[in-house]
Amino acid sequence: MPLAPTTLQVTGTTPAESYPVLVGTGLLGQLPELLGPAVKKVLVIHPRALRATGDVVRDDLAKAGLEALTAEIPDAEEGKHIQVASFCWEVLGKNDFTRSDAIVSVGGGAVTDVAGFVAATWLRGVKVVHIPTSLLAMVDAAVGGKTGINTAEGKNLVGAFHPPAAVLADLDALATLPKNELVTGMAEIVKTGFIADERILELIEEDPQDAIDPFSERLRELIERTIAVKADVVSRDLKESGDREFLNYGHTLAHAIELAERYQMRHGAAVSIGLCFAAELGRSVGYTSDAVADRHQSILKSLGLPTTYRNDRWASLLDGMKRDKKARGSQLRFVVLEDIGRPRIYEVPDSSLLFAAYQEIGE
Ligand SMILES: NC(=O)c1ccc[n+]([C@@H]2O[C@H](COP(=O)([O-])OP(=O)(O)OC[C@H]3O[C@@H](n4cnc5c(N)ncnc54)[C@H](O)[C@@H]3O)[C@@H](O)[C@H]2O)c1
Ligand SMILES: O=C(O)C(=O)C[C@@H](O)[C@H](O)[C@H](O)COP(=O)(O)O
Ligand SMILES: [Zn+2]
Repeated sequence: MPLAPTTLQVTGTTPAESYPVLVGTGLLGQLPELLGPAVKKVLVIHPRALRATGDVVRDDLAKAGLEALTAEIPDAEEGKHIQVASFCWEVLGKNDFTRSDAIVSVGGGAVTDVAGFVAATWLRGVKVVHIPTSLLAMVDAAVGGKTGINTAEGKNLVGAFHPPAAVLADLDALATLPKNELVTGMAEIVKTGFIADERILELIEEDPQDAIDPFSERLRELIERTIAVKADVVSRDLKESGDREFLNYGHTLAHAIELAERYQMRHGAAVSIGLCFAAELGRSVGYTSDAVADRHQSILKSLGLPTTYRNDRWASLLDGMKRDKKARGSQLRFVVLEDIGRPRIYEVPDSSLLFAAYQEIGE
């Protein structure tokens, strides 16, 4: 029996920046209506691991009278590559996709990012609907309109802001999601708890195992709370000229680690380490209390997330962090916490402070 869906609304400054995020079960049938009557042709982009779901989505669209085809792309970060975008552009071109046609992404955050980027760039922008299938993509990547690919120099260095027309977070997908992917998705939920909603932290602390049970009411509440925070922030600041930077808490080091690991470490695992690093930085410069900083370690550990990192990579990590999008010229800027729910930007005066925080999380 499908559970009644919850609709969380992103309300941007224009209709094109406003869209619903549906959370529930048995939602896929709603896709044709969400695409709208003008759309006649759809490209469903999915990785091999989600071929069966991609085919179901395509067949449902065909039954609804649309011309639908699929494009299978490489899994995980291998999909966030210019050659993959180029392959999708080729499929769109060979099949005469026009501005009234659409793209549907089916997959984790890597797929929603690259499919969103393809939608942002094809004919300078066509409609996209995201069907996130990982926990991380449901609570974060599919919402907010950040799209992108990686380059040899770093994570998400090429992209565009391109809000979706709708997001269908069908919780049924979590049934096949490997445990490690559930755990790494929790890192963005914990991030959101620290920057905006302490109840998220309490819900996890009350029962960490229940929090990562894909069928628990607790996880559904965590998902909805996290999306609600993101929807609120991106409604006010789509292009990251203000509060949206707070959603990047923990990400400056995280992205540098992902690059150093050649994208073999999951984003959520790197974010977990990055959160601990940011907490140590905040503690050392007097913004973050010991209690709040220590809470990062304890909650992330309780979920099975990493909180430390090898101590012999400083030079390459510092180099990677210089390309963080929050940097301005040579000025590195970090999100730190004054308290739970009170993030702020800290302009780092001297990289020795960063090195000290790195030593605190060193293995
Ligand atoms: N645009 C944004 O605002 C935003 C926000 C957060 C993260 N991201 C990006 O999202 C990516 C991380 O997303 P992710 O953690 O979902 O990783 P991912 O997309 O690499 O997916 C992780 C793995 O889970 C598999 N998978 C996904 N759904 C599944 C399912 N239902 N059943 C079985 N397997 C499934 C995938 O095939 C993959 O192997 C990163 O590239 C990150 O930069 C973007
Ligand atoms: O939506 C945002 O804004 C975020 O920063 C959310 C992050 O979780 C996400 O990983 C995002 O893709 C990072 O963006 P980037 O601008 O640092 O590439
Ligand atoms: Zn992230």
